Amino acid sequence: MYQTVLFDLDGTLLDTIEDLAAAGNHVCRENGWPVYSVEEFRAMVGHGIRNLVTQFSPEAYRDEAHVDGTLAQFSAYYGAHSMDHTRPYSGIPALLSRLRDAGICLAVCSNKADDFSRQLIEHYFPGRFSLVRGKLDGVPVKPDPAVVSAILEALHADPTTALFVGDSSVDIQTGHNAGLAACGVTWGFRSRQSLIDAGADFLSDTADALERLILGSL
Ligand SMILES: O=C(O)COP(=O)(O)O
Repeated sequence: MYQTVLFDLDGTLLDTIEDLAAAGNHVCRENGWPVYSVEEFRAMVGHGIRNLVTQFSPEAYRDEAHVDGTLAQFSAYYGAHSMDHTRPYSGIPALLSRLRDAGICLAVCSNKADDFSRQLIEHYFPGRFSLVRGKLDGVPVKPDPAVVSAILEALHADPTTALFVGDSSVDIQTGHNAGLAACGVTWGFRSRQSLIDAGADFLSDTADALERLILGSL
């Protein structure tokens, strides 16, 4: 039985891509830079917002000082528009309620900035998570396992009965780097094959299948 489940946020719990793309293109337009399609943004997300901003910035604007400024522009817009189009994936709110009712401890582990992660989780899934941890200054991003270890410690959770759930190879690697089993979900931003290639221990195509996996060994 899994006692603790750590969820990735973007592409796993919430479909955030429209709002991330809108914020990115808003910044690109403000700066007179080329814009990108939603699909192009989908490929850029996953390594934190600083990395996203660096990727959509033209080559000449990728130094630290420019990225600091662009990150501030992005964050100002995204902070005001992060819920315009963002929605939970099908079946996720009910899944989270049932897992909580079954006594399973739930946490979020995201590369999204910590304040944005908390705002979104509080808005879409109030009261479902025991702990939400996004990217904090000075803490390395996933797949570094430091954030997972910090979450497990704060929850007094046993890693041998914890599962990491995410939509990208970064999430699978993060789980494995921290010594956890890792389940890839196929409804998110990355392909099924990329999750297989990353060595996912399990794959789930639906929230129901994920529920069976988590509760199945009860
Ligand atoms: O902001 C990102 O890069 C992605 O965040 P995630 O870790 O929730 O997928």
